Amino acid sequence: MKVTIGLLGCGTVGAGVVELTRRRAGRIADMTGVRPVIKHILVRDEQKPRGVVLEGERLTTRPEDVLDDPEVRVVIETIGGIEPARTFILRALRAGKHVVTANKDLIALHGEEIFDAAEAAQAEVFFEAAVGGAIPLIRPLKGCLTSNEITDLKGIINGTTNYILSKMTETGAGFDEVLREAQELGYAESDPTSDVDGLDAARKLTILASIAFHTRVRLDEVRVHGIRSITAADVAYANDLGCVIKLLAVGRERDGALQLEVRPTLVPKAHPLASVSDAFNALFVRGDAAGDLMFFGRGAGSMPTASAVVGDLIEVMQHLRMGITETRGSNRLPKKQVHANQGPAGRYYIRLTALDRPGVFAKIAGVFGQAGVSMESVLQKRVKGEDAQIVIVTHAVSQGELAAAIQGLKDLGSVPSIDNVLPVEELEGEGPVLEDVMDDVVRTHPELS
Ligand SMILES: NC(=O)C1=CN([C@@H]2O[C@H](COP(=O)(O)OP(=O)(O)OC[C@H]3O[C@@H](n4cnc5c(N)ncnc54)[C@H](OP(=O)(O)O)[C@@H]3O)[C@@H](O)[C@H]2O)C=CC1
Ligand SMILES: N[C@@H](CC=O)C(=O)O
Ligand code: NA
Repeated sequence: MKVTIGLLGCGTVGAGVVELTRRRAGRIADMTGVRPVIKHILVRDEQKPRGVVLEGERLTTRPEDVLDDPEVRVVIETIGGIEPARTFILRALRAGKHVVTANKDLIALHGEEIFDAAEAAQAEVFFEAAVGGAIPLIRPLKGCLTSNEITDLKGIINGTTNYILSKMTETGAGFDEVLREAQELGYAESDPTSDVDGLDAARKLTILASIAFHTRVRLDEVRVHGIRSITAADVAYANDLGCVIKLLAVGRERDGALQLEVRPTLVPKAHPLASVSDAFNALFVRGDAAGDLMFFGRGAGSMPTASAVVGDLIEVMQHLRMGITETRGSNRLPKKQVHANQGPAGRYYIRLTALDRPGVFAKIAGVFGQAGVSMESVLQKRVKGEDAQIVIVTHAVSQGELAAAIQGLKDLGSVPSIDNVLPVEELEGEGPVLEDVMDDVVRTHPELS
């Protein structure tokens, strides 16, 4: 027996899906009793060279060839963007076809509509590739970890910005220079807006948070800051402070309310997320029963993304064989409150330009004191013209205290600009350090000392 598949799109991901489905067809048949056969592939331009040599698959530019073919049981969408992908997926679902997609934009923005359509048609929608590419994230959160109350998600879920920040750290180059180089090498898209402005990570966080926190999160509930404001000076100061700068996507649940944020953050070099370099992705998850978990791997690329898509396809085929349908959206779950403007208390890095005159630093210290903000460290190394560049790291402060300190600095005539304000990630709670574990071992087994 075979299962006929229609593929929408044959670009980076689609070509990988054709290749991997073909490579694994025998094993899939052994596992599921049915053989996957890709019959049609929808593209825009049939003459364009493809990243895979097509064999029995038929290229078409007519969506109806795929969507109206009753033989097609599963539609794999790798077109990307909102339209026409949304219309095609809804049409496929309404015709009772199961859908596998890699499209995070669509799931983040129109997930509710898509899961409603799937439920109405008793069809399935799988989207493991949409977040973290090859890294299994959606299925572990929906399945293996559902017995937990997840309290924290924290991750690097955009490869382009991680590549740019890693190169800035390695080479000391500025953002524009590294972005140009990343575009020339094909790491960053010609329009890198949604990556560098944090939107891609925000869309992925919307999906992860909806699943992990058992609710439906809207994209506009995520506070988003991109990496365009990060300069070579910030990267160098971060290094002086024992940190690297990473674009972190953070979701927390505290007392039934969520905090959701994508933000460049100073991460101590000893933190597990600090060593996630280049285009790699990683996600830290904390559950009340499982404890702390880290997922790491390739978040993009033809075969890594195909790995997740074909994994989903195999699950759909297993369900077809068993005669079951899982409709697993978050639509029926209660809506949780999201605190739009209240991040947690934490340490902050503040880089500012101040007039290099006697008494100015005392005034700055006075502003911090009045706002109730205690300073943990101060650097004044690099000088811009006649002005001084000062970097202050605060002790843990509330958002209100931070805002008061920033306003106080703005009101001072002697601080021409506040150049960047970034959170500083804590090391506590990310797991025991080796020295502590060794101390414990020696305490319990003195004979080993
Ligand atoms: N690239 C990656 O590493 C990752 C991508 N994703 C997601 O996977 C999806 C696909 O990405 P990717 O493969 O990189 O995209 P590409 O741009 O490489 O491929 C898109 C494909 O869709 C086809 N297509 C586009 N518009 C239409 C249309 N209107 N009608 C018919 N066909 C169309 C294109 O046809 P033609 O070739 O003729 O132009 C092309 O084959 C996106 O949702 C993306 O976010 C997720 C994780 C990682
Ligand atoms: N643009 C994305 C690709 C995968 O979703 C990224 O840079 O991570
Ligand atoms: Na994934």
